[in-house]
Amino acid sequence: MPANHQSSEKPTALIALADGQLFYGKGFGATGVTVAELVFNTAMTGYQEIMTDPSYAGQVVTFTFPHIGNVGVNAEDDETAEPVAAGLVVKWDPTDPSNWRATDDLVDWLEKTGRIGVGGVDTRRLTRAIRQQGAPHVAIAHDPEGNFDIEALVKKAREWKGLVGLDLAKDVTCAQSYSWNEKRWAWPEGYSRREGPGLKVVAIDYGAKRNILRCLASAGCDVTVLPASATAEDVLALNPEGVFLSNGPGDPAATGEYAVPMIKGILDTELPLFGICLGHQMLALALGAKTIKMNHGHHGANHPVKDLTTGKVEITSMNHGFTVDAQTLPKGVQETHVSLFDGSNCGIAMEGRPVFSVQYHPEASPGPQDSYYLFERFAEAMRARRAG
Ligand SMILES: NC(=O)CC[C@H](N)C(=O)O
Repeated sequence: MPANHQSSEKPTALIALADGQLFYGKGFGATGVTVAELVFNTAMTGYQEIMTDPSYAGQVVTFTFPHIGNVGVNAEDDETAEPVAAGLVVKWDPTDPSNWRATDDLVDWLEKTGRIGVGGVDTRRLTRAIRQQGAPHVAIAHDPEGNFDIEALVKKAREWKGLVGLDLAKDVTCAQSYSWNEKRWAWPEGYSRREGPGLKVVAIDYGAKRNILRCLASAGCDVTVLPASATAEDVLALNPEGVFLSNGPGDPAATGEYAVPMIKGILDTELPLFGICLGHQMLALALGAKTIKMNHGHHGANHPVKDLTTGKVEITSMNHGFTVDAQTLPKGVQETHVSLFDGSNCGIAMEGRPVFSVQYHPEASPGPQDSYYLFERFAEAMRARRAG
């Protein structure tokens, strides 16, 4: 029995890293094999929002928090219709749910939605491996009989091409355009609808989290969501007062192949433009900057970011494995925010124009709401334009 397995029972799950390292555990949820990039997330809440965040397509998430499962799951907290992350790794068996909002538990939910869970893993050791070698390619397997073809699994992990050069936005975007008019969740009324006509925003869905759309609605926007393949003509035909670029999975450079021409078309107008995460990276690409793959990325809910325009520090929610190379920002584009963990770029703005974006998640879900002001800033820019 490998030293990293924590129980005397026969392991029913295995994580095989491309370099041959093996982590045995106890399988739950769906059975089978999944190949993906392995990342770790340090958030203490929001495992459901993380698993359903479309930006996690192609990634298995190791949770460093020990009580995953403690609030169960419920349909209202889904960031999209079902889990998108390829799998989940935890140290302890999922905690039984204890929450009045829970309608299901994590294990059942993973099984129903076809996602593999691996428990009983030394997640500290695994996290160290992720930090040391950069987010590794892995094959995770769950077999109730505990039969694993180790060589085949390592080979699968080794042969997987990875996220660099991979456009995944096209897989997770909406099939058709739709209107969003739900407001944010608030105690005690839950989700509510916005009343009255608002600011007309077109949001491009590269894998948009629902809470981003809710935050836009809360800030006073009537949001029409368009698929990732929308052209500048499609967007402008709706006569928007502002354009929003969503988060999403995969390599921004690959998605940029079709997104960048659209964004350039919008930049030729005077419209306010706001981007989050993948949207931020693609705005940067459209402005002429470059993006690079990070070692193990940023995935958590307590990342400090400094707003260079005010000197204020915000605690942010993050989920990204690529980053904008600030050295490549052209003249006229300002770096507005930086990560206080590693100095990487966290925000940009065009000088003198209401065009800005951030690498982190002002919509939280999960995480702190320090950066909600960015939605208000976007709305203000549209109101100012209305006022002439
Ligand atoms: N949350 C996101 O939008 C992620 C953006 C991009 N896929 C990255 O990993 O960097």
